[in-house]
Amino acid sequence: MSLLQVKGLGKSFGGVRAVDGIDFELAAGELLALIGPNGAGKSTTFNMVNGQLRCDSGSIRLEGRELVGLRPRAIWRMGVSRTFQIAETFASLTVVENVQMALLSADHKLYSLWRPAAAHRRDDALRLLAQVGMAEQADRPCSVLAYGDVKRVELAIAMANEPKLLLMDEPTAGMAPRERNELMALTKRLVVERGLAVLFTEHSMDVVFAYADRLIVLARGRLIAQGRPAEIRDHPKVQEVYFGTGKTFEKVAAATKAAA
Ligand SMILES: Nc1ncnc2c1ncn2[C@@H]1O[C@H](COP(=O)(O)OP(=O)(O)OP(=O)(O)O)[C@@H](O)[C@H]1O
Repeated sequence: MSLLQVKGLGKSFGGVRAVDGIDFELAAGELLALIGPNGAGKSTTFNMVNGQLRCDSGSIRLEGRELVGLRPRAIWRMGVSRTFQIAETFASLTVVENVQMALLSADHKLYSLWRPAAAHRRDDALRLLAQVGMAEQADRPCSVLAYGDVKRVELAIAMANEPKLLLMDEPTAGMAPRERNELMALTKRLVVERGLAVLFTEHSMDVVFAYADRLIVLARGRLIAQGRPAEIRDHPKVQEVYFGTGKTFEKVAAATKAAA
């Protein structure tokens, strides 16, 4: 059975059918890209999976358990974590303290304000930082880090509740090509080594084609195609949707074909 099963998922805003009855599945150890032109319904889908938005119809099951109707925090506790388009950390805290705050939260102790983060599970926080290559910078304040390193810390924070499913909203936005590849290679390693399932949205087609195991493609709220990168690259409906949008899909597809 797949880890995540989405069936008939729908959401309207006024007269706009933002997501129109989509079905997809995601297995443990799989990196699934959610792509589509602007306004296709990617963020709306994401926000429904982590409980920030309530769907109008359909179901979202994690290991067979229904997530629809649960609050974001309950969904997080069931093992669904998230990173954001613009990574944010507590700038005044050190790298390791940021991860310790996440561990406090995972341990239900965030509101024990008399318990300083610096005293909480430092070794575990350092282990999480080691996984993302940030252990050596553990005691630096987050405010002095390069953006690529902030993204790594964000990933360590997202791993603090030992998620089964990680949702990544445009993980490489605002990053230079080299940083992008490093972050995605790191993500791929977590997927392979920990059996993590990742669902990510991404505008950069080179990232999608290089790292996704599978893709789902939305256009105007409908799921128009799903499959392996090679299948999607040549899919006539996908070509049609991207044609003329100013995105680099055709160029990247041609380059990827030439390299194959
Ligand atoms: N809170 C909202 N209120 C009204 N309409 C919304 C709201 N959120 C999204 N929409 C509409 O729903 C549709 C899907 O939007 P969504 O943000 O999910 O697309 P997207 O694929 O994430 O786009 P982008 O790539 O630009 O981020 C769009 O037509 C959008 O204008």
